[in-house]
Amino acid sequence: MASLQLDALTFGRAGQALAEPLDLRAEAGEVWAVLGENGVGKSSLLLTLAGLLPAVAGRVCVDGVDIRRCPRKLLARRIGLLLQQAWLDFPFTVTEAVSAGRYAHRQGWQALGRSDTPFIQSAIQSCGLEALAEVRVDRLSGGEQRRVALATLLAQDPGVLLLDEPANHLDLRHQARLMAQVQRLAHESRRLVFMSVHDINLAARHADRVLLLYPDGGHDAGPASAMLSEDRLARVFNHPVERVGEGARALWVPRSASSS
Ligand SMILES: Nc1ncnc2c1ncn2[C@@H]1O[C@H](COP(=O)(O)OP(=O)(O)OP(=O)(O)O)[C@@H](O)[C@H]1O
Repeated sequence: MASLQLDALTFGRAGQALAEPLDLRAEAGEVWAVLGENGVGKSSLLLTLAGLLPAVAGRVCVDGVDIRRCPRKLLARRIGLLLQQAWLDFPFTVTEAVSAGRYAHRQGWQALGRSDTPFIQSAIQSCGLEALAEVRVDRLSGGEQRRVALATLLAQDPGVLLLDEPANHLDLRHQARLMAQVQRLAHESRRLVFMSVHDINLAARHADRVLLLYPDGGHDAGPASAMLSEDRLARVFNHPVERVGEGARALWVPRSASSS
């Protein structure tokens, strides 16, 4: 079962901590949302969890194994990252680009086999890319490229999916589709989804648990219902935030600057 464990993890850039040490355990079946203002370190945290940025201190374990001790190929089967910006400027077709996700499951550059096809087709279908399957990725729009990057991650089929602003560039229909996919991955396929989002409403509707990164380096983590409060969110965004409406129809909105 997929799991992520952060033991006194200090993440940062060039050896400089961006936040206080984090202790956290996230399990298969959960959707996590990370909320924080621009520059607080959400992308840096996700890169550190993926083993692409060295931790300043502490450690990250995936499925109980320290990621520094996990061979890259094995790590790619356990953990996958959707980067915030993924410019696809090479002359591959959508199907070829999505197929690249399967190399995590091959030795070296061993050719893909028949067993890879269902993963590739299902990923293309989940992201609504059937009509674009033979189109070159460098001729796609920003949102279409984003869906190709997501499909590549789905074809990779890791236990832990790290998604950096997954809804960026997506129109309303594809956002709704993506979030339904996120729910299915966690709740039906028992994956762990850990995503950074700017939209509090996406976190409120789709996350089971929330990590709040405060501008002063502090943090809070726990069930979404407990983490999403006006006080906490005002501290996160350094701006007053209000919950409007009740139950499933409630919406989080920023208070206008003049009333703050
Ligand atoms: N490649 C880099 N080299 C050095 N510092 C960087 C680099 N990328 C980001 N930073 C710095 O690290 C800090 C955290 O950036 P990061 O991108 O992790 O924040 P974020 O919370 O994801 O921001 P945003 O919401 O704007 O995407 C910022 O101060 C940023 O300037």
